[in-house]
Amino acid sequence: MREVNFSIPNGNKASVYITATLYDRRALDCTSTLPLINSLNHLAYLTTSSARIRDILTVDGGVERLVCILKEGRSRDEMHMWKWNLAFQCVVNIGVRGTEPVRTRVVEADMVPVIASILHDYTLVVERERQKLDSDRQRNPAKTKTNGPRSARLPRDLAQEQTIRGSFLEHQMTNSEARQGRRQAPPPSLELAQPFADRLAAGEPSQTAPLPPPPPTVLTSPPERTTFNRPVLQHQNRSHDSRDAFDRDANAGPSTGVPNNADGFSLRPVRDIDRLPSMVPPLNSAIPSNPESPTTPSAPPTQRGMLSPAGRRLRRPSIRHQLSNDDVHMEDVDTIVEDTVVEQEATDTRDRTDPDDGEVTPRATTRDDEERDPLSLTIPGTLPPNEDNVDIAQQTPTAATALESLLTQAENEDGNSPAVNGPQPTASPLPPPLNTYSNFFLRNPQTNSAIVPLMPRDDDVLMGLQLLAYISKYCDLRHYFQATHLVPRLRIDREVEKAYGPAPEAEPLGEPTEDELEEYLQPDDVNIFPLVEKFTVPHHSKDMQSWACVVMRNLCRKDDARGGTRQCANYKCGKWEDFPKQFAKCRRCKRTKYCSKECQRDSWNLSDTSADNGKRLVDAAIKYGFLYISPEGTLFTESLVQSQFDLSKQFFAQPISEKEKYKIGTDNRGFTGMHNEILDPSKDSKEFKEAFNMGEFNDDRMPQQNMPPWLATGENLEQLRNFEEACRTTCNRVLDLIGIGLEVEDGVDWFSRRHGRPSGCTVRLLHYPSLPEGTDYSLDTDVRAGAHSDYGSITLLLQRPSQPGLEIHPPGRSDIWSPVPVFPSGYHSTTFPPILVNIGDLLSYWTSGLLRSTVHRVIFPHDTKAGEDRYSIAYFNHPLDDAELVAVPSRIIREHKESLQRNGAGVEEENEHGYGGGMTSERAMTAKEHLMKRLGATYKHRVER
Ligand SMILES: O=C(O)CCC(=O)C(=O)O
Ligand SMILES: [Fe+2]
Repeated sequence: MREVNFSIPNGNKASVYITATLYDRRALDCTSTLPLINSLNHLAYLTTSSARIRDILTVDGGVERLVCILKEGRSRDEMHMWKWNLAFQCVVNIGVRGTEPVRTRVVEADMVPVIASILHDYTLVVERERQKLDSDRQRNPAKTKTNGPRSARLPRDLAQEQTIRGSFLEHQMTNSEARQGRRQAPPPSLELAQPFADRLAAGEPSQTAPLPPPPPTVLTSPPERTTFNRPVLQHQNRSHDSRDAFDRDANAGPSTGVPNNADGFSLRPVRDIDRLPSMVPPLNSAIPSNPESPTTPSAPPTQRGMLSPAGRRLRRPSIRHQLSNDDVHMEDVDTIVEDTVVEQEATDTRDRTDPDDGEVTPRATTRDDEERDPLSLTIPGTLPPNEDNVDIAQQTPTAATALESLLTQAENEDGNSPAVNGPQPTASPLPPPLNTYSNFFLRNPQTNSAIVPLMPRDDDVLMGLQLLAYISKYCDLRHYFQATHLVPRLRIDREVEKAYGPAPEAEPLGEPTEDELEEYLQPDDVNIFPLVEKFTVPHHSKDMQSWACVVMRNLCRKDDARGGTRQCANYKCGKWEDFPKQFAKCRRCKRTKYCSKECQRDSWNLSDTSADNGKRLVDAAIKYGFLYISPEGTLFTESLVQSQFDLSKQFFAQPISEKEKYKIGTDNRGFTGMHNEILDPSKDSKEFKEAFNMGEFNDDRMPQQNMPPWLATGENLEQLRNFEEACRTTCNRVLDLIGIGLEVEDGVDWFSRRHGRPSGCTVRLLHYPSLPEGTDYSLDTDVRAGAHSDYGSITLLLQRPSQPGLEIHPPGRSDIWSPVPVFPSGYHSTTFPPILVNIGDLLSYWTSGLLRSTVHRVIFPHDTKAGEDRYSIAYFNHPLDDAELVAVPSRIIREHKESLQRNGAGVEEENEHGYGGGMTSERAMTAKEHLMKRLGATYKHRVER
């Protein structure tokens, strides 16, 4: 009997493959996953150890091919995942370790959208997890309250997780030493982990050839987790399009062999003729890094891409996206294989001493490194009208209009922040505990398990940021970072929606259209810098923060090719200086430069939870107790706020008899009518306002008070819930920023952890009617709301565009009032005002008076007696009822208390810090006791019905 006349070749080998001693470009075109993994595994080693291989990969289309593999997206299939990880690692190796021309080629090969997509996906999950956590806290405060500091638990979880997940980093990225000098050992021939091998072997015609035993070390990371399913697409890899036939000759060059090199490295060197223009060293300075060349895949940004039928830019696939088979003439093949045998280089000095490395290696973050913006960006400071007032942006004296003064007080002529009450917290180094807020969303054991496999790994983010740090420093490449797009097949928006439900206030995502899946149809409307900035915050790992900070610093680099000018640090603006040193530098960080005050303000919003922002917020809270935040980065949308005001109008339009059915009780919930409340008992004045207090909803999101049925049902109820959620989550963000700014040692979520249910949180609808003709109103004594400070931790105030009236005492001046405009000068919207945040008594008390609970009031407009009705909505944020007002573990607070004691100061003067005073003893009052005490004072003077 004849034996079967076939045998199984070594299961891991393709006919053309890459090993530790052989590089063959065609191996990357392999369509079979396993052999490709094998080749990529070795390529990961080669790209680490050999500058020549990196060089060659940029001329033979290897980089583009790798990018194509990445753009195909990831699938749940473990092997695909493994392949993706390896390809990613190879590109990162090339970009991080390569020379400037090599890095340029990595950018030109369109790697930036891949990184943007990774960062986008990761932050998407972070955001949803954070929202989930916020609402869990709200629903189940006991859990979040008693579990101790979450942030203290998490690093352990992280450590465990990292041992499982960190192999890529261990392999390549964990320390800069390894990056800069140490050569990794060549990988052993990749063998399959047994389960994969078994699976793969199942159904094979012959099981007789035993698989070799597993190697002692496997340097690449097996897929430690799976990813989401993606449709298998025929044309997902544009490298398989053969539409760029005109480029074939250009690619054929590198495929020819050359004899052994004198340095003992038998790989042929790259000839200049084979290089892309951006790679030719002598020409490099003279030509842009993205020349218009038939051999260059991407044209400069202005011309980049052809127009699609829809008029959008077609992102032309790289010529090197083609299979190398297309590029290589068959007669060359033998020679290529023979001549691309490489021996391991004995030394590669470029790997060890990359002159560029020093420039981008992140330093330990110090306070000086933190970029800070002047307080004037967002903070309605106040200034007595008789004081000189200098506009810092224009450096010219301005009329001391209240509006201007509110925005300019924060910095003096020199741009230095004026002295603040209490110690300047800016002089201290960043404390390590900031990092213990590490990724609390993602490493929370309750993290949606369905989503964990979907999101990029921490390692992917870290590698992406690291690569960006190395490539973003080249100013002529900056447009690639400021105008990029997301790769449709890498995006996980729909999977995230499935796992978490539709995003609040967002339309559910339907099935993707064909256009949405076509990468070349995506507009270049994504700026990578805002994405990166999200990783500068303390709740990401220290490494992520460091690399992200390097990238952000690169944004502010001066461009020598433009005569040493810099770009406005507001990435939405992007304006360049007309001449060096035109834009004023932030006096505090000595680094950031903005073209205008507007840009400074615009670039600050709540989604930026960096230490810098926390510091600025705390500075404002110390000095003014009031600040604006932009609704961007919160759950507030213009329509949500508008509909809440509509409900408010509807409520107050009811006859008084109807409203009085919901009269306020001692629980502080319900309706309070005209002249009923006296906020400033020291004055014999009437208050022309009515209000409706809505306390927090219960676990089923139902009101816990008597409410008009039309308001507490159906869409209106849903709307109230959404509004309340926006308020609560915004407050938690602000509290976290305060935790960051105060460098709280027990986790920066120290304050927000102490908020949840049950609490005294209240949404208050306010109506200040216009005065009827012939009223007995007295301009001198009567007000809409008397002077008071708020009782809780923080208050959010939402106002309507044409309805001003709020006034505050400026710092140290309890004898005068300064108006707080609805829109600060230069604000970007005229219809959707920013949210005003003010510090309440409780937070002032909690921080020993360091944060200022500012006295404020609402007056009738001076210009007209009657004015128009004023509607406003306040959200009074309170801690958990039984949260103890114990000392905040913060060096800044401790120092403040010490300085108070040194100066013999007790409780601050009432008018300086509201009526709550400062906590000077350690006695622990609960939040509820504090609230009752404060409400008691008000109720005492209140006319009870
Ligand atoms: O209506 C306003 O603008 C302020 C209201 C206020 O301060 C309060 O209700 O505590
Ligand atoms: Fe208030």
